[in-house]
Amino acid sequence: MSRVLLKDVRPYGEGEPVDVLVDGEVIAEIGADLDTDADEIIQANGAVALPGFVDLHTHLREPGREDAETVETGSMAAALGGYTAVFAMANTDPVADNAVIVEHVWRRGREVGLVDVHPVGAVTVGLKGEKLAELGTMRRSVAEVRVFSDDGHCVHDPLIMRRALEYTKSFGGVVAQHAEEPRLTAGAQAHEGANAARLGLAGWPAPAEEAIVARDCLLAGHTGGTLHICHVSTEGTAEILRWWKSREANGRVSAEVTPHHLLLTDDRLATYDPINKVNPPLRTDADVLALRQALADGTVDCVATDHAPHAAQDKDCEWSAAKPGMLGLQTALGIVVQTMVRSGLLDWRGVARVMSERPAEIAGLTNQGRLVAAGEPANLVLVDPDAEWTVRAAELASLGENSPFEGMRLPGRVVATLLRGRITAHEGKVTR
Ligand SMILES: NC(=O)N[C@@H](CC(=O)O)C(=O)O
Ligand SMILES: [Zn+2]
Ligand SMILES: [Zn+2]
Repeated sequence: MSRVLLKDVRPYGEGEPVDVLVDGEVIAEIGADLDTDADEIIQANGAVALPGFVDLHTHLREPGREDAETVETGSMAAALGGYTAVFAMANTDPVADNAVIVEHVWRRGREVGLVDVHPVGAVTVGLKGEKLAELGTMRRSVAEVRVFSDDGHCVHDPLIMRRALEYTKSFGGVVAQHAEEPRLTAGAQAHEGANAARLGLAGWPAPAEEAIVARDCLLAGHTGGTLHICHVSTEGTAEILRWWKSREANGRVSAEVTPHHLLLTDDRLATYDPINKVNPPLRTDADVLALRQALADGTVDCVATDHAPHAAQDKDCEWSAAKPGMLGLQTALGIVVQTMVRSGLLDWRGVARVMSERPAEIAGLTNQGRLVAAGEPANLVLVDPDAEWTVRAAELASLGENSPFEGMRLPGRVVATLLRGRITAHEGKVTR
């Protein structure tokens, strides 16, 4: 068993720097000037130590679109971004709607070994929204699937949604909903507002999201099932969640917000560059501010990247032909530091909560999102809070290069990531 000494770290950015000794897979000791014969030493120079990040919403594109991303390249991006666990969405080709596919993704994740890859199972066969997939079989598979989602598509039929909530309840599963009423978004290209109107782009109205969120909160309450709302994008959705949580404070409804919805607005449409095309679309300033507030006060539980790599030919084309989605894994922390920490809305305990602890709890992971303390699993990220870096999509580990943050300077650099005591990333390089 190897021993790793992390010198001069500040757990949660609090207090004087201390040393953290990792022995095998656990944190053995935390104290001043630990003097040991460690196999590896990381000089952290006062970096903030947090539990490794957990991403509830990642698209790894394997199987089917290995030209956009693979389990391997996505795992590299995750480790470099500070993640120790990711949930791989089911909208692959073939769709992850059965035990064979989820076990394949799970095994590839283990073989690569840089991050725990948890496959998400589809709710309905082929993501078609017509009949439930074999949820129980995926649950009982080696992959032990617990989170189910038709992401990319909304489970729009209320009866199917009800059955999914009822059925997953029987084994402690979660239904993660991509909230988009399809009748209101047929042909939609961008947030329905002045900017889309000026450019002649068909609008994606806020109530298409909000109506489904309200409906599904009511269904979760009625069935006792567990609901997670993917990529919350509007102020109205935050208000509905706030109302629901004040009424039914039982933790059966949770929600995530993406980094891009915390920072970018539909002002970006002016360039007509499909790099900014994403689903749900970039909204308004008022939405962005409301989402930051909702994340700070716990109305929105966590940050999830919705990392959605695409091949160049699917992005370098006219707006309406381009696929929606943006890279997220390596830029998430920087955006959260910029929008939430520098603005004073979250401290580092708060960052640990929204990027690690809550997502781990929502997905039922017991070995992630734990305290930075002796005896705990050594899933850790070290962050230099002051170091800034410039985003260069071509230099990110993902195969796709569709980052809307190209050229931006972001604060908060990942110094190192440790998965069960093993260094998976250090100084911008994957280690294995
Ligand atoms: N977010 C996106 O714009 N795209 C996602 C699907 C999704 O998350 O809905 C994708 O798979 O590319
Ligand atoms: Zn989605
Ligand atoms: Zn997605």
